[in-house]
Amino acid sequence: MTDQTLIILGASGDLTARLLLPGLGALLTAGHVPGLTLIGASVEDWDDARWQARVHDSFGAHGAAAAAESTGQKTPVSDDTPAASAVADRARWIRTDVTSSSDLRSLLAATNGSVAIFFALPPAVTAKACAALLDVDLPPGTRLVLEKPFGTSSESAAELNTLLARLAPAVPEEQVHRIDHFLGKSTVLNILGLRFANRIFEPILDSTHVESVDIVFDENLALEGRAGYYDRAGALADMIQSHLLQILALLTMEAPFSLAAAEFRDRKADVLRATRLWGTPADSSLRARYTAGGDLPSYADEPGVDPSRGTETLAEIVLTVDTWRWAGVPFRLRSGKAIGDSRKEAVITFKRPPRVPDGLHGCDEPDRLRIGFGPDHLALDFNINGPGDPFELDPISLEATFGAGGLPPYGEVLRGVFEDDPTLSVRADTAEQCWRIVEPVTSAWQAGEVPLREYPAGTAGPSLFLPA
Ligand SMILES: O=P(O)(O)OC[C@H]1O[C@@H](O)[C@H](O)[C@@H](O)[C@@H]1O
Repeated sequence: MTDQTLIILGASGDLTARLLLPGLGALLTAGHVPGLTLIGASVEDWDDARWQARVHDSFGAHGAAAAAESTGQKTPVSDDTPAASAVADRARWIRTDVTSSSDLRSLLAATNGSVAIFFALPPAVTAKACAALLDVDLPPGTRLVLEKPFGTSSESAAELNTLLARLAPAVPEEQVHRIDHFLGKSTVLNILGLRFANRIFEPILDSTHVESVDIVFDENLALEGRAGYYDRAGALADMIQSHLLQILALLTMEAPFSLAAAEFRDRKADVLRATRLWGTPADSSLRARYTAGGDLPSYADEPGVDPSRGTETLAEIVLTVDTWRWAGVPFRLRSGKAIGDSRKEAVITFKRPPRVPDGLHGCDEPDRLRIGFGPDHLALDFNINGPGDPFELDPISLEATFGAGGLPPYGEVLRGVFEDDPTLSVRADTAEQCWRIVEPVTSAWQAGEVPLREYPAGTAGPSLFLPA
């Protein structure tokens, strides 16, 4: 295996410490990329020692989480593993203006083996850093790793993609990894096995049998000090335009011939191209923002928030996937922060049976397949002749709960980067399509056509489709 160097641009930030490094620590612990050289870069005047301490801490955070999960202990140990520790001990800090070609050139001169550059930066700075790379001789095989959001509209995503395309031939599209960590979640990837590795569900996943599909990601978490990013993004861009559309693609795509990158990403792109808003933004979208509730202040009072921006912390949209298989089935996507009951699942609700024989009576619930995204969980709800009166129907649920996958989501997507496999990364055209899908909604919201509603933190929040 060739030597590899990972350069993190924007390495002093929150994303690096909270998600990227713990994922990398897990990957190293699992025996991948031995001998990795890790370089942190940003304008901060840090030194190697300070960066190494940050890396050790974040690798330890992974060890702590893993230990807590396997032993069930409440006070986890915080220790990184020997494989991760060795990388942390050698990690280097190089002070860099990421928008300066000459700084980037010096940075690349310090690398060893094949190089991956992770842009842990806000979208505008990522675009400037990519532009600065045009004047740098990138070593062949260089991979660029971009964090969401990819642009802020289909237009800016297309501009960014055009810029990235100019970095070919050193960096062809297959070496551009647009990260969506939901594609590294074992529960999300399990949709593939659930649909395509058995005969039970796939034949009935179509508009003949399915009434509606809900993809819901409601979190207890509130802003958590992320105003700098979140107040410009909001729930629609932060969760729906990105993560939930990827889930929709996996739920609706046709069976790929193989999971090779080209095949898998083509099938996803097919359905996303066919996806559009169901009706008008006024009746197919909802936006709301939390007010004070429990221990949480109102979103508008959080430090760093500009209340006049009217950023939503809860968004819903209803989509149609306009293909032969799915036309007529509403796909309802929802995500909110500071919601009382956390709920992270896709629910496929089936149509009623065409006819229930006279004499069977009682329960009239529709059948549902529920796919949980954390904790990992699967449930099939349906009606049978339950206990007691044999002609009285009862709902039952077949349930399975399984442990999380071997690697945390960031570890899984980083594995794809180091193994030069873009299967789990978002292709350029798909990134643009995902903006195209939500654009009628963002335009209507900007034009004030859909009111910004409010909900107290810790409550269920309003909904177009969930029971009140
Ligand atoms: O459940 P996970 O893996 O932490 O993902 C949810 C998070 O995903 C991130 O991409 C969003 O920016 C966050 O707002 C969100 O909380």
